[in-house]
Amino acid sequence: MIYLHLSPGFEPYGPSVPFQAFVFNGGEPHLKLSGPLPETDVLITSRLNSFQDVGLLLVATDALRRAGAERISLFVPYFPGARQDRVMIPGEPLTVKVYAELLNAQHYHQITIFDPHSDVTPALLNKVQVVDNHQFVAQCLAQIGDCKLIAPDGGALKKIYQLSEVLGGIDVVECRKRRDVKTGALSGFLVSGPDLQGATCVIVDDICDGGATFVGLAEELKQHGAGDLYLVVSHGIFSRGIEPLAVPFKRVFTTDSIRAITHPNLTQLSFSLFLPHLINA
Ligand SMILES: O=P(O)(O)OC[C@H]1O[C@H](OP(=O)(O)OP(=O)(O)O)[C@H](O)[C@@H]1O
Repeated sequence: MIYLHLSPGFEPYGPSVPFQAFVFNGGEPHLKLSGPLPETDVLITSRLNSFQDVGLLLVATDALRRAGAERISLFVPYFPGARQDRVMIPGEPLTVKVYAELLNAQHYHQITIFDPHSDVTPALLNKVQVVDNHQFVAQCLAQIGDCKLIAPDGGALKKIYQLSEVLGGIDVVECRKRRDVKTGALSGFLVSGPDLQGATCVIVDDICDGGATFVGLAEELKQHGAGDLYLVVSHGIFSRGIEPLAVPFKRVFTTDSIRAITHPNLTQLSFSLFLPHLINA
């Protein structure tokens, strides 16, 4: 197998296809393979954070097929649109389906994703392989020590109980988001489960975007007597930066599935660490 790394951060994995990528003045992504393909079995790795990224992936896939690639697999750690996995308000799109259909149409041999937001993403993708967050969270907990796992909402429950079992039965605290029925806006949290008095609490979730979910939940956990708080999220968008999270959380852990970022209160693990098994996929 040979790799085509469309984004930085994947490089340590075997021989890769050299190419030049650039964007035309009008904004259209373009790519040119730098020579003949030495193998017909290719794994493309790419972050898909923008339409530009998706466009580059599609033209790269076409270039590979024209160069003779027979089996093309894809690893996209963060799946775009995964949170828009249901139509909550009439008039909204089902965004995750739009992206899934786009990728299915490329007939990849396999699509591998890391810790998707819900079961909807893998359900929509043909030939999908899901890398769960177990190894990532285990590495974070090794730095934290004894703790309780906090599930921030109902959607996270199934995943967090699986995680707890894999990690030897760590206590789980179930929380639920309260949302305004009309607007869908977050209005608070319900916390239920074991006594939190002085306990180190680790909120585990897939994505941190603006962080309001976690800052709000941290306040609620403190009101229940929680001790040190940590946040562990697979995909760190951090659209409002790390600062708002640095107040309630002793430390934030994430991967570089979205981008590399440095901050004194942040520990970022490379998602590449969780990929070696893919080489033989
Ligand atoms: O950092 P924030 O901006 O607060 O967003 C983070 C939250 O957003 C996502 O859930 P979302 O609320 O979209 O999912 P759900 O409605 O399916 O629970 C994600 O799983 C986090 O819980």
